[in-house]
Amino acid sequence: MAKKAFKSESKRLLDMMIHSIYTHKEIFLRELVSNASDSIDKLYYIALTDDNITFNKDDYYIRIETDEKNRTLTISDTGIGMSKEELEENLGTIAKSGSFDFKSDLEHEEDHDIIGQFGVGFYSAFMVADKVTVISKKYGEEDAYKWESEGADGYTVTKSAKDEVGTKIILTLKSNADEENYDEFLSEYTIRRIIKKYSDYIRYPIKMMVKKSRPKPGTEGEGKTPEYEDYFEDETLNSMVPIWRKNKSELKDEDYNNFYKEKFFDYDNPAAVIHTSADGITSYKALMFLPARAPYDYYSKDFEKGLALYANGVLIMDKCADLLPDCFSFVKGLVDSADLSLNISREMLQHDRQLQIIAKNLQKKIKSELIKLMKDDRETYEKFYSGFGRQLKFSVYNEFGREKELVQDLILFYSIKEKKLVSLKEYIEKMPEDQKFIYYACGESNEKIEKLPQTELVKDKGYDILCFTDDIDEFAIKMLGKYEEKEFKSVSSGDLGFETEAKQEESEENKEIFLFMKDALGDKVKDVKASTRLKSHPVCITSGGELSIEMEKVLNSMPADQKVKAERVLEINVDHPVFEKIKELFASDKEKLKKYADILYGSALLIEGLTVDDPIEFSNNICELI
Ligand SMILES: Nc1ncnc2c1ncn2[C@@H]1O[C@H](COP(=O)(O)OP(=O)(O)OP(=O)(O)O)[C@@H](O)[C@H]1O
Repeated sequence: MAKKAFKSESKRLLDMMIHSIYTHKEIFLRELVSNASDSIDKLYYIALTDDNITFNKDDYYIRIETDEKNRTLTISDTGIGMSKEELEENLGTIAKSGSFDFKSDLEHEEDHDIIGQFGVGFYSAFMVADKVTVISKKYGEEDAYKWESEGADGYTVTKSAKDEVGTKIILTLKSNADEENYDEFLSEYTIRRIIKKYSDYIRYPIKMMVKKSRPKPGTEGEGKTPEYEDYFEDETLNSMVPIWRKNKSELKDEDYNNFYKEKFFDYDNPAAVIHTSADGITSYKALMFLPARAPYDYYSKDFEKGLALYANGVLIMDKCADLLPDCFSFVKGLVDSADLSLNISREMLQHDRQLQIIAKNLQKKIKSELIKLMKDDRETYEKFYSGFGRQLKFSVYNEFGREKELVQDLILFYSIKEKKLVSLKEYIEKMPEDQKFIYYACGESNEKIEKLPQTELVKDKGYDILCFTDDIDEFAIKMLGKYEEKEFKSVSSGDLGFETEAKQEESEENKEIFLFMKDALGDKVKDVKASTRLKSHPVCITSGGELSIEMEKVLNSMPADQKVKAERVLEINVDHPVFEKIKELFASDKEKLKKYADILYGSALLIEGLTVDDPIEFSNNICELI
């Protein structure tokens, strides 16, 4: 029988498994048991939804067998099985090519990362076995087939014999090596331990014949020393109670963490766990996790949000997107409800009232848990926020602010006064009584913003300023409009919203000077005027219209045919010695003043993090003056 080659991606994953130095090889058993359980789910589901089939619950189980002599470990299930085509399709091709793309990007990283982060599935068997045989009979079909492979050089599929529907996977374990003892996977003790650790909640019995000891009949009794004999008994190794159905009091942090890491392929513990239930018109149990950091594909289009959905313990959907709003797309978890019909289709689910109620409740719960985390464990919240803050801010803005109510209390910005991240609520609570607006300034980094000339006067008033360093920040805040009736105001906006001390009078002469400078600068600026906000700096740029300079930067960094331009106003500090010079030149050397205007405008642009339009002219002008 000629061998068939694995698809190239599969071959690479397989190679990785075969040569894996991953220390937790035992997870192969979790993966195979989980596949077995999924396959029984599929058959169980057919049975539940088809009146023509009667089933006996005892017929659904997973069995583990060991054979020390032949060094084989067998995992069989009474699930739906695989046809010949499915054996080829499912085991010859890696399903999750997405995870594999990631691996190719990080080719040099240790395999720890990929194995820890993804469910590597069936191929993980090759971490411990040098030969894998799969014998399967599909539900509704006559024939059984055998898939066999000794590694990356290919596999065969041949006709085989099997009475019952289901799948049997036989692993021929690798020989022991210096540091690896594969024999341990034949030991009852190890198998028990691995099953308890990873697969305790699997809802079908995982059975194994275990060796027990009992006194020989007739050897017991007074004055006798009992003799013992070995016997075998079928035992169910797992408790079968899903963790979300257990009482919170029965569960330790470790239980939640283990479950999370195994089910959602993370190698960090979650930042928070939300285990909640409701009884009444709608009843459900939900177990949700807030990851501590963003998965690699979180900000890519490949990321799929959603919670697993169970109807009374039966998995009906792996990722039900309708259960999570976009703003909380990072939440992982599951919902189990007795009120959902098993027959429900994806399309029907969208309109299911029960599901909508559950989704609404969960939204509220996630929000309140996040607020609690922010208050009670700020360090963890900020760690979480460093991964998902962007998403939260984006959600304020996205879809015309549809989800802004849900997220506005969760976003944080760096405060110039507090020198740390603060929420909008915390900002407002510390506002002096006379402060009417929430002030913010945009820039590349907090440090750069703190040095911006535009912040001087606001700081002087004793008002705090929030630093907007993310592209999305100002857009989000524009969408929000107000927070608790307080409007947002940029320190660069034309009107700062408070009375400023009367600066040198706007004399006719000054007006003439500014007009001259404006003409000299041409269409670069909309206006040149005396500043009310500058104290020690000579100049700054502010925006005249709705579009701020920061927004201009962001929009122009995106691919588009048309570039936008914010209206620029050059503000001049009339109390600065520079202005004396300007006046002098206006009277004596207007040509020179034109050059000064250009230099001042250029400096203001540079402070703002923009580039000067003509760097050569700018530099020439400076050199000439020097
Ligand atoms: N015991 C089994 N019975 C029936 N089908 C199976 C069994 N084991 C594997 N399969 C099929 O092979 C496919 C590939 O399995 P594999 O474990 O590689 O990926 P997966 O289960 O889809 O993903 P993951 O393990 O990450 O959840 C499965 O989706 C399933 O269709």
